[in-house]
Amino acid sequence: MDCGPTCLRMIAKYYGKNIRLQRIRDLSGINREGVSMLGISEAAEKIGFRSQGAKLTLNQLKEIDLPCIIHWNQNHFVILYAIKKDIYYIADPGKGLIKYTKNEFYNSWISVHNNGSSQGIALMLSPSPQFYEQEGDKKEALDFSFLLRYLYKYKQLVIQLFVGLGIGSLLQLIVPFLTQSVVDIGINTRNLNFIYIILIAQTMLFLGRMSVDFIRSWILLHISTRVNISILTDFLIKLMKLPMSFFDTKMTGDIMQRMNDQKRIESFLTGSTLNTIFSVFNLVVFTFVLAYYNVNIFFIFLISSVLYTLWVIAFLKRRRKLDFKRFDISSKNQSSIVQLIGGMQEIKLNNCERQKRWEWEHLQAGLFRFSVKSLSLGQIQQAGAFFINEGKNILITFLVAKSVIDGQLTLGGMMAIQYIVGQVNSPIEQLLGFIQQLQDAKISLERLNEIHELEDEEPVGRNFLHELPSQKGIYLNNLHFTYPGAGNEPVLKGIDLNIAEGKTTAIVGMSGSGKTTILKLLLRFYLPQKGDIKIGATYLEQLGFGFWRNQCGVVMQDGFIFSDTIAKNIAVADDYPDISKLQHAIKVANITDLIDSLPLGLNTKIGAEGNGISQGQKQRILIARAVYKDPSYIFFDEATNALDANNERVIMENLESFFKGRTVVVVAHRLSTVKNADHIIVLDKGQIIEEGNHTELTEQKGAYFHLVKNQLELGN
Ligand SMILES: Nc1ncnc2c1ncn2[C@@H]1O[C@H](COP(=O)(O)OP(=O)(O)OP(=O)(O)O)[C@@H](O)[C@H]1O
Repeated sequence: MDCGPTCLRMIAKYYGKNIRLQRIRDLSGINREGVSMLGISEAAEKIGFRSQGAKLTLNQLKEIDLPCIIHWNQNHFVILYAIKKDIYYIADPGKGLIKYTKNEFYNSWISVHNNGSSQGIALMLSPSPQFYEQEGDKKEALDFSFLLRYLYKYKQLVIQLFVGLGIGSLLQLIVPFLTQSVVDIGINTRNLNFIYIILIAQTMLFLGRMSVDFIRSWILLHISTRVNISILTDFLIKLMKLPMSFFDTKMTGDIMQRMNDQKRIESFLTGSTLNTIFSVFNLVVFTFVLAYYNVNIFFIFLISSVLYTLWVIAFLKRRRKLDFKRFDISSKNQSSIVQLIGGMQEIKLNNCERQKRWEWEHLQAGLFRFSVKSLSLGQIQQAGAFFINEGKNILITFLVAKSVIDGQLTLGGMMAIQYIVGQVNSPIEQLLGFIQQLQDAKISLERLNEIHELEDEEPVGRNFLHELPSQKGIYLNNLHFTYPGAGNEPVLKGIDLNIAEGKTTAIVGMSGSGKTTILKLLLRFYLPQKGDIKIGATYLEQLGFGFWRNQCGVVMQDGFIFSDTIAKNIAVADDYPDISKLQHAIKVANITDLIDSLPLGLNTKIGAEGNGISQGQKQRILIARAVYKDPSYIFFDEATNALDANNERVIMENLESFFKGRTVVVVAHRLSTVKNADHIIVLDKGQIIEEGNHTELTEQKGAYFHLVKNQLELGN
């Protein structure tokens, strides 16, 4: 999904500038489906490239300056960076550097056949002076100081851990000397009592180490769980501060996978890290003890350890690439499961169980292919590591045995060396796991950081007003808006509108004319590209986001019912709902009958894990939620369209008195909802084409009249 922006980032890097992926994603107007060639070219121009997209034949492609971005298999973007003797050199964001023969390249690139010539799509990019003038972004490095900040709170415990480590290692250090004395003194002098004493000492040592280990595990569990919860909480806090447009571009699976990935940071913290730190400490100490016993063996050990580490490091880049692939497939997998469960009704209605299951299976096949690649990479790495390690062991055994035969070493010395080699082997093996876990944790941190780096809806440091002006009418002035995403058509084109204070304004218009979009801009889910919105004399953007939304009671078309009691669904923001406000809201929204009919009344659970409710009931609960808030501004988007005529009449009557003195905007198709509005505007293709009240507009016999004609004839 990120292939387009990644290609552009790679090309910017090629010309010497580091540009953050997120910046390119934002500039290219990425959405859930990814990004288009137009989006990449727009982003490229914004960062200072001259760009030209073209359909080219293979021969024409050889003439242009490389690198360029090309459309691949009609679903992917890659970089073509060289063509030599009919070999095409590709940098694929998903697979790395790959060479293709002319035929292979042709099959993946060519997408159009035009007047007998076959063409593919390429985006040529050359840096303009503006590209070099601007500053690149700082590297997206998220170092472990991020984790250290979380650990700092537990510094006492961390110190205790390190003390434990020291004691454990010291205890362990004594063991080889005890072993040697058993053989060299105890056995040689046939002194069984000495051996008893040494064995008792050894048992005490083991008991001591075991206790230290146990305590260490408890401390670790304590620290890691808390750190883990803090990291996830911070992630959620951040997520909730992000603008709505972020959720337009991210798939649910992507966000879920980022949170799942967090487990890797936890297991890094709890699992191998501290153990490895301890082991490396042991490793260093024992290596010196080894040097004390035998310098040759020490050097063999040293060289093989360096080799081993280099071998492990050599695989890190490929592991990283595979991990990004894994993330991509796993998040798609998550999204697909969420969709399958959420869309079960439509799946059954359209008998598309098989298609949907196949789509899911297709993803599983992708996951399997990934697992195969990942396993084989892991095995190659393991095999090499095994050879280096075992080769070293065999060589050391040979040398030690030879030294004993030659009389240079006692039998006890040999046993001590074998013990030490055994002791240092395990940290070396742990190192492999550690380096990998470190890399995993780092990648996961980077992914969390990608979110942490995004700008909040309400950035800290900017001062917002937390008070409404005395004049509270809303003024939309020459408002223009296009949804983020390349190639999107403008939705609002120069809207001028006065929403009078304390009055009801209705917006009507054909489906897709931009009615909901006006509400979304009023709620500041998006920023208009041109024009402004004012509340009295204050620009809307000067008001705090939270403060402003607090003043608004909103029912959107896709309002959400939480899996909770009816009372908590109405008073969502209150820990303890106010009973009198609750009763008022229930009365206005006409849900008294429904609540009375339920055995648990207001405490009945509804939503995903509770009682099912009808669309009309859902709308009434959403209206009650807006009423409970007792707001100054009310925005209703088709809030009563699922209600029966009776219910609607009662609610509209109730709302009429509730609306008094409040500034109300209702979007509706139903005449019954809009006809009493003080002001009605008719929207068509993002422009206001008529405005007035019901009588004026019906007399005009224009667009409004035609929109509601059928309902008028029916005498509604
Ligand atoms: N998140 C989005 N990204 C891109 N385009 C969008 C998005 N949301 C809406 N649009 C487009 O904006 C246009 C206006 O949508 P809007 O929801 O404002 O229409 P509407 O008048 O409220 O329609 P309806 O009466 O059907 O609810 C539509 O063409 C729609 O496709």
